[in-house]
Amino acid sequence: MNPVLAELHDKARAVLDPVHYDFFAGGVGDEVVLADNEAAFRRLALLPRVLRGNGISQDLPVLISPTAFHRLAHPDGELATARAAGGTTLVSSMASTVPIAEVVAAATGPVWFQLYVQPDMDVTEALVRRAERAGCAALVVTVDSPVFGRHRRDIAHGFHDLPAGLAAENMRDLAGVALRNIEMSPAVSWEHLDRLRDVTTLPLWVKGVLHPQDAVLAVGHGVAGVVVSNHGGRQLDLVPASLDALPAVVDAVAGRVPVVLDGGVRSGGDIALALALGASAVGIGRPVLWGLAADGEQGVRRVLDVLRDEYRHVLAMCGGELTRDMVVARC
Ligand SMILES: Cc1cc2nc3c(=O)[nH]c(=O)nc-3n(C[C@H](O)[C@H](O)[C@H](O)COP(=O)(O)O)c2cc1C
Ligand SMILES: CCCCC(=O)C(=O)O
Repeated sequence: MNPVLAELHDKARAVLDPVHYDFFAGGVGDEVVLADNEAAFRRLALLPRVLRGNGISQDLPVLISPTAFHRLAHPDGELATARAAGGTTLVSSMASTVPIAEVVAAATGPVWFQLYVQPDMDVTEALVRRAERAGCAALVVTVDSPVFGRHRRDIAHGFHDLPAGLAAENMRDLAGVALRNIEMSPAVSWEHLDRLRDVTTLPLWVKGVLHPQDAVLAVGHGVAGVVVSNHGGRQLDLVPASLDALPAVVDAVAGRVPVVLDGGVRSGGDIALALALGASAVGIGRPVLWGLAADGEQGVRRVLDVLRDEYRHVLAMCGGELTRDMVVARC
């Protein structure tokens, strides 16, 4: 892991309530997938190309992945994250502790809205309207959560509710209910995605695809992009590391839409490996939370700055282009 990210993680752990630290850090079950997401990057090596004369790209192919409840990490919560994002796309969680309109107002770059389709489609549609009115540029539908993952750390702490004063603000005043709970439903299907397609012209992404056939179905249902993700090891502790699931999805999608990877990205080198395997960009989850908890807006800015700096350096070392033939197993 990049040392700046390690330092921010250590500071976050020191300042956070241990219950909240465990909510952010933890995974599902034995946390096999949580560990494997990072370990998968260590199993691969890159063969740089030389003498390509490509110069150095200024782009940072990174999005901020949606994570819930930023005000548990810092009093400014999602406002600090949004201010720190700069030109980086912020995928704002439906479970944010600041309403989406305020998140977008605080951001200077694009904000996308992450959505759990609610079984009551009127509620879902009202959330979509909220995101549209706020000025979100895309909807990211999380599809890996037919039920909540069982997080043993949270169960051990009895952590089930936000502390007094904090709420999932996007769920306020929907369909005559003061504050709705976010529901996850195994009844959600591709039909719901089609319904969303009918109610909004925003680009629709799906997040949490691992099976290549689902990626093909997603393209068939008109998505703008696919996020290969296992929810940071928080849903099913039997799945592969995100990075290991990436190549088959990239092959199945065959360039028809962009494929983003998240899970375990902790350095510029990790970004380079994911791009070499065909990702268009990566999403960053926990490192943003560690920056936020450690130092608010400044901390999140440092996370993005250090990843940008490191990624550019690695890319220059590799000749400015990343392709799958450059990836080999580390034996
Ligand atoms: C504390 C926490 C909360 C999360 N909340 C959400 C969420 O509200 N919606 C969602 O789609 N994914 C959520 N995720 C998953 C992230 O979007 C992302 O897939 C994952 O964190 C990426 O892995 P990483 O943390 O190793 O970078 C959450 C992850 C964490 C750690
Ligand atoms: C209703 C909040 C869901 C948050 C989430 O997705 C996670 O903690 O992984």
